Amino acid sequence: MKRVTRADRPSGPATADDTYDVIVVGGGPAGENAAQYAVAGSDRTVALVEHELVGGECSYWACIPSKALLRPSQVLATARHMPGVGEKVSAHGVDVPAVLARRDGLTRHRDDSSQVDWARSAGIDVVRGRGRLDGERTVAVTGAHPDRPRILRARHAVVLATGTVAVVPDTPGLRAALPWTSRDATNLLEIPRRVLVVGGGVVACETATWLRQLGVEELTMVVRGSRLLPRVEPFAADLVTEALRAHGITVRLHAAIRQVERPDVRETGIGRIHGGPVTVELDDGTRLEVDEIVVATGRRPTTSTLGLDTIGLASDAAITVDDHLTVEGVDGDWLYAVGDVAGRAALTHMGKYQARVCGDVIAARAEGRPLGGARYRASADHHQVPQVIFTDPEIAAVGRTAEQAHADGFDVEVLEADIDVAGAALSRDDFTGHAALVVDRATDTLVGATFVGTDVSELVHAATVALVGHVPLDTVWHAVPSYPTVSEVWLRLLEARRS
Ligand SMILES: Cc1cc2nc3c(=O)[nH]c(=O)nc-3n(C[C@H](O)[C@H](O)[C@H](O)COP(=O)(O)OP(=O)(O)OC[C@H]3O[C@@H](n4cnc5c(N)ncnc54)[C@H](O)[C@@H]3O)c2cc1C
Ligand SMILES: NC(=O)c1ccc[n+]([C@@H]2O[C@H](COP(=O)([O-])OP(=O)(O)OC[C@H]3O[C@@H](n4cnc5c(N)ncnc54)[C@H](O)[C@@H]3O)[C@@H](O)[C@H]2O)c1
Repeated sequence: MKRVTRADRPSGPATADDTYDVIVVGGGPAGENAAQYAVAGSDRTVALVEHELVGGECSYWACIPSKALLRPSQVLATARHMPGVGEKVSAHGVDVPAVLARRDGLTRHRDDSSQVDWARSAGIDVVRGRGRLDGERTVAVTGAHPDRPRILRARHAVVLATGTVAVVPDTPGLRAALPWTSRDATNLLEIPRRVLVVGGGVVACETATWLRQLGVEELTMVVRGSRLLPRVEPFAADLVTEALRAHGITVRLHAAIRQVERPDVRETGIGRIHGGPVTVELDDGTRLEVDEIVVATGRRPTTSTLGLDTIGLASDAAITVDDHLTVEGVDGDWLYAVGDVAGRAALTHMGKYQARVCGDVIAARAEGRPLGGARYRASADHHQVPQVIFTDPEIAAVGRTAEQAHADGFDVEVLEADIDVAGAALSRDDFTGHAALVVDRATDTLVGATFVGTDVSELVHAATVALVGHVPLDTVWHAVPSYPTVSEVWLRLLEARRS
């Protein structure tokens, strides 16, 4: 079948050929993958509706620029701790303009033309504009002419993949002060001298790490809870907190901002300092003056303008899906949601995983095939989620923490070991780290694993395979780690229960 490509076509009145087999609203990593998998190897047609940049938050504002900012300082630290190399590298940190230039290269200067080319090559029509449900199997796309939406109809499926947006609390004076969100922090063009980071989650910790590495002189984190990173093993969060403090960052726990004043506010654009100094009053009465505030207090799903009310769902409701990624509470198995907006695990790799499952489900239903088999269920969303937090030290974890396992009724044994093996000592003179396996005694299988330390990110996939595969630890004993690699920590962990 010949495809009609309407990429970049301006919005206009509906035409007869505005019917697609599948319509995906939101062109981030989840939406792109759902579109690709729903039509791969078939003659089905698919429209991908995107009102900003194809590639989504991850490519331009989140994962890619943040890791591009973090990696150079990690390389520098590794070089500095290597005798014979450290003496040869600069004592003055990284070359900031070069780091920013590499970041901009990796985010392609926020130009999505290569992603659009990829979409076309995968048989996906990119439709520019804001998509909104307009009744069953119908999406109204608003572009340059808000009064004349283009109406798209779907034969088989509509997939919602609209992600999340940063939340800025309504603390007096905060929104008026135009604080930075993660979009500014990842796309920074200027380095403020004094910064206050509000929040203690992953965005807050990673952001504080690169801001300090890139030259922020005074950095304070204001965290309302009793510790940073409340969803990871406490030993891992503690090591990150110690390291942030050792790098000169002030971490104030049990603290909150009460009021913000910025007399000189300026709309200078993304990544630039948004005006003059900011005075922040904390709830204990302390007053701080900083040059910029970074708000990292979480995100909310982009649902409020999605037209959910036109199909009988509450307009600002969180979307809930079943394991086929089909939206619950909607008749007819035509509406799906994947990625952050589905509220399962707000991580790029999990959104893409859900999208692969969703695309396969749409294809099977379109072809009248049964949904038998593991391929059609997003089972990993349930306590099998891996994540790497790219702080210094890194945290790499999968599944449940010991506390979560206890709460879920497991009788668990926790195996712990310092990452003190030949491979670690060889990779870096100051290598430190710690690891823990959470083992279900009833089945002798993993329900969780956490590694914290220098460069531990690649260790987590072995744990993920063992956990998802329900591999008994007696069998893992025969998975011999190579010498001399950091993976030998697995041997130390398994030895911990023999002694
Ligand atoms: C600073 C930061 C760093 C992160 N780092 C990592 C990391 O290292 N690893 C990791 O796994 N995750 C990371 N994440 C999380 C990751 O960015 C998200 O999980 C991921 O982007 C979710 O993908 P998505 O496709 O669901 O949504 P998004 O990437 O948010 O894409 C949604 C798309 O939908 C579009 N859209 C929204 N509404 C409409 C509409 N009505 N019509 C048309 N288009 C619409 C948006 O413009 C956007 O392009 C990070 C997040 C942040 C904030
Ligand atoms: N490396 C990675 O995988 C990576 C990196 C960044 C973000 N992410 C993901 O992106 C998502 C968003 O991350 P995040 O850090 O923005 O959210 P989060 O929910 O992880 O953390 C938000 C933090 O803000 C605090 N908070 C909330 N409201 C507050 C308020 N009014 N005042 C003060 N503190 C407040 C919370 O207690 C929490 O500590 C998460 O799912 C995260 O896992 C992943």
